Amino acid sequence: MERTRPNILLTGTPGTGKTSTSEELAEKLGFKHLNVSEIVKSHNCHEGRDEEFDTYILDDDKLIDTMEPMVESGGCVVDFHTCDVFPERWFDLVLVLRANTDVLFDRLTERGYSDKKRNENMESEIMQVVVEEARESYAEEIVHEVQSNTVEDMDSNVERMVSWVAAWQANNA
Ligand SMILES: Nc1ncnc2c1ncn2[C@@H]1O[C@H](COP(=O)(O)OP(=O)(O)OP(=O)(O)O)[C@@H](O)[C@H]1O
Repeated sequence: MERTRPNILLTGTPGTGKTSTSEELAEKLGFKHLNVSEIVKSHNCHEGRDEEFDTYILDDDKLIDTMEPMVESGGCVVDFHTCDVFPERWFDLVLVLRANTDVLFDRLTERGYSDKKRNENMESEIMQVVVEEARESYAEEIVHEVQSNTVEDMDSNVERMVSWVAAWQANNA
């Protein structure tokens, strides 16, 4: 698949700031922001709810078929809390957002998560589950882990990605 603009995946534990960062980045770049949780719901890419974990049971094949035409020409910022469902070839850069446990605790509490759901997500962040998943699923050189604790972190992450996209486009012109 030849792309004239890259695709970027922003992943990380819920509450690390994927959606906020993706929105800012997509606006700055004039890229499409694909919020995968929204696509799963709006295109019914699931097989119902997992009540124990309070999430949707993903229909991976349907999700990939639904998203393929959206990403094929590039220029997408894709935002999802897990990253091993997507084909490796879709992405040119994978950013894993990280947050300190006290910061994440406050964000998930503010969101009204149950104690169980908040604890599961905190544990996942502490155990670096998404980082490891990203490293197992994509080439080492395209995976970057960045802090997302403050607004300054977010602005700096966006600036770095804007510079990275400019370099990518110069190299792929
Ligand atoms: N770098 C940051 N600095 C300060 N606040 C932030 C930062 N990133 C996110 N937030 C705040 O934390 C909350 C969660 O952010 P956001 O919804 O972007 O996370 P998310 O990773 O997309 O979560 P989910 O996976 O559940 O969609 C929001 O209230 C947002 O404003």
